[in-house]
Amino acid sequence: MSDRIGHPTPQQVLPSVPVQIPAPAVGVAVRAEGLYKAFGRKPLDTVQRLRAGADRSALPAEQTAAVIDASFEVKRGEIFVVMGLSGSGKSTLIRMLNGLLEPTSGTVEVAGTVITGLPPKKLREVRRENVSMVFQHFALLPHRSVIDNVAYGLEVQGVPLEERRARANTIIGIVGLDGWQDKLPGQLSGGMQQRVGLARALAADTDILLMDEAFSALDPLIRREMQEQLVELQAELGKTIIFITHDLNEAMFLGDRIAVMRDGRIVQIGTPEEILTDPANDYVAQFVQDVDRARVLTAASVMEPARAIVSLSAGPRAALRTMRDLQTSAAYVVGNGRILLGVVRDRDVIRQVKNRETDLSLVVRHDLSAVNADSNLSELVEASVESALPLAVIDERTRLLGVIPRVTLLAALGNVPANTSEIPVMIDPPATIPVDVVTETLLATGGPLETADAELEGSVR
Ligand SMILES: Nc1ncnc2c1ncn2[C@@H]1O[C@H](COP(=O)(O)OP(=O)(O)OP(=O)(O)O)[C@@H](O)[C@H]1O
Repeated sequence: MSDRIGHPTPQQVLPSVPVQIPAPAVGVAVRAEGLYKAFGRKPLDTVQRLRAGADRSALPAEQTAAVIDASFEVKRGEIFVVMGLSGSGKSTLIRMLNGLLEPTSGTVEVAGTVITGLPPKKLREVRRENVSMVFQHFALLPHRSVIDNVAYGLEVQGVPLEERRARANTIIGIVGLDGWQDKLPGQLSGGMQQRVGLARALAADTDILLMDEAFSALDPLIRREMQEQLVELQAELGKTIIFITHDLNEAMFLGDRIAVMRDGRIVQIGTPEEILTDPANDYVAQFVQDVDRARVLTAASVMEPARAIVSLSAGPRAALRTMRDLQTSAAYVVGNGRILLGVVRDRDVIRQVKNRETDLSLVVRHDLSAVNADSNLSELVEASVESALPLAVIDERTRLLGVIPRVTLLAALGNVPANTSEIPVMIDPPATIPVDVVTETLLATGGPLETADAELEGSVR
């Protein structure tokens, strides 16, 4: 989303996209170390064969390797998505993370406690205190009202009626189900039932939520709504979420980081942008080919260094020289600390130079489109179409970080390089005044013809 700059105050340059402040990463919520899970005959032998380099497909028919050598850490407060096709080992992995399955080899640590090999009672305790599950098919109790479903976990824990109802009510409000407390699950749509599932998990007040294909049974529109709500909830509540999905777009939208699984192995762990822009192998590259890039890539990931920048204090002559050297009709104007103030046009500046004016601020225009570094590409299309200049990318302090020419945006959306060897691509608006006219004007109005760079030194760079 973009903002028209009406006045040169920092607030008004700020785009309406909220600046997301990442939750501070404090510690590790879940750690998996060398996890293997083999089913069928001689599981230990299976692990040994795999360790010795055997391929999963080369194992005897009665030996199945569901998870092979999985190691990763999930940080507190992050959404960690495990993504892979059916049979890649996601469910087996998540079951080892919450202690429902004992690994054949390797260890799982939850909130600082190694749960592998823990006696069942102790394991239940760690789980109750730290981990809640949200399932694909909601798993609600059909004859209990919404509020009693949400409060069920608290009831099992022996929390008194008043208190558990109060807590359940608060959570029901958070997931947007106010007014539905007394309905039965069967009276609710699928999306609402999954909100109840989510509310039940949240009511348990554990730090870690495990969500196994939690939105896969929902209609596409509801599913997207739930994804958006989950991201909001996470930002609000700071939960650690481990989310399993076979849907890459869902993984890309939700995940702070994604583990991509194939045939039991984790083949890449990275942020959505890393996976999209730097796939670890051909498999991942093929996989991400059809991803909705507009929803994943951010302005910061595709922007280019701004070339046509002038410092307000450098004045009109420097601005004109910069535009002449770059053969552009406009330049961004920045103040101290690279704060974006607006844009100047060559016609206005050459008039100033002819009149020997020295205050560039008199011709700074504020009608440029500035976008937040965190904005998704989908939010930039409209602004880019409307803007004659490349979009300016700014941070939360309105510092100019870079620019996105329209061609760059289109190339990023289409996953093709922005530069071709044969066709030179013009990224700045072409000059409207011939170079020799500018040069003559600069000469006629006196002063040395040094490059603009020298004047910019220190104030911009
Ligand atoms: N209890 C079991 N006994 C034997 N093999 C199993 C068992 N559970 C899973 N497997 C096998 O392990 C492999 C991984 O299965 P898993 O269910 O973990 O994959 P998944 O990625 O979750 O797939 P899906 O999305 O279809 O659930 C598969 O080949 C599966 O057949």
